[in-house]
Amino acid sequence: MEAGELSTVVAVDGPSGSGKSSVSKEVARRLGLAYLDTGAMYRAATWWCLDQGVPLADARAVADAVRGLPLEMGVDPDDPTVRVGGTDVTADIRETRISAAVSAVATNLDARAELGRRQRAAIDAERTAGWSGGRGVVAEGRDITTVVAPDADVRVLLTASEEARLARRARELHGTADAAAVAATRDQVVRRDADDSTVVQFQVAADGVVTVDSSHLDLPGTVQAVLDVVQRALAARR
Ligand SMILES: Nc1ncnc2c1ncn2[C@@H]1O[C@H](COP(=O)(O)OP(=O)(O)O)[C@@H](O)[C@H]1O
Ligand SMILES: Nc1ccn([C@H]2C[C@H](O)[C@@H](COP(=O)(O)OP(=O)(O)O)O2)c(=O)n1
Repeated sequence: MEAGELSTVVAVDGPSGSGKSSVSKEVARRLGLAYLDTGAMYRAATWWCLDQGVPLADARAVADAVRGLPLEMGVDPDDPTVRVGGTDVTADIRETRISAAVSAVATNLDARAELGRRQRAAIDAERTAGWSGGRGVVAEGRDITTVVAPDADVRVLLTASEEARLARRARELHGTADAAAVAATRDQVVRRDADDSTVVQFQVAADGVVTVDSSHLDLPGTVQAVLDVVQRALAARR
């Protein structure tokens, strides 16, 4: 980084299937920033609890397990990785058994406090050094604009209609968005967002957070819309 150049922190929140991961990854690539997938941290914590035989209904046991979670996040947007206790779980944490169970960790307030601390530390590391060499980070999740990094330089709420989000997830998981595929996807999108909404507000933009509605945009169009928000915010900062 050039001397005197500012680092950039971009925070992106939104519901399941709004495009947070794919859009944030591409925005990070284009801007040379690190990419932090905070949802993957909740998924990794869930994988760890299941691996260790921790009963997800026991809130105290879950919180203890999360405090001891041996987690390493790889923040290269070209190859984001998740390792737990040295095991690469990047693919395993996307399995349906994790998607179905992750809200037990996401609704545990002690687990949230612990993962929030680690997320803030990862973001702070990228502001000064880290993988990006101090250029900064795009961090995405449900409470990044509001709780984890409310002081981010750019804050975006990425939304899309429930219909669009269900169709995208169905295509991703089943290769089609026909009625059966959408029905099979509903638990992972609608039920999970309803459960998660009991502890975090990610359906309505907080003050100072810019909403990007991707319902009628394709992926490149959504990336461009977010890049435009970043450019405007950085121009205002200069
Ligand atoms: N604007 C968009 N238009 C069409 N498909 C999209 C768009 N944004 C994302 N997708 C696709 O929808 C799926 C879910 O996107 P993802 O980035 O995983 O969302 P999230 O991280 O918010 O759950 C992926 O298959 C992705 O390629
Ligand atoms: N900052 C965050 C990020 C994710 N979560 C929760 C919400 C989800 O149920 C899980 C997994 O998040 P993830 O972004 O991977 O979920 P999607 O499948 O992309 O919708 O973690 C959260 O509570 N707070």
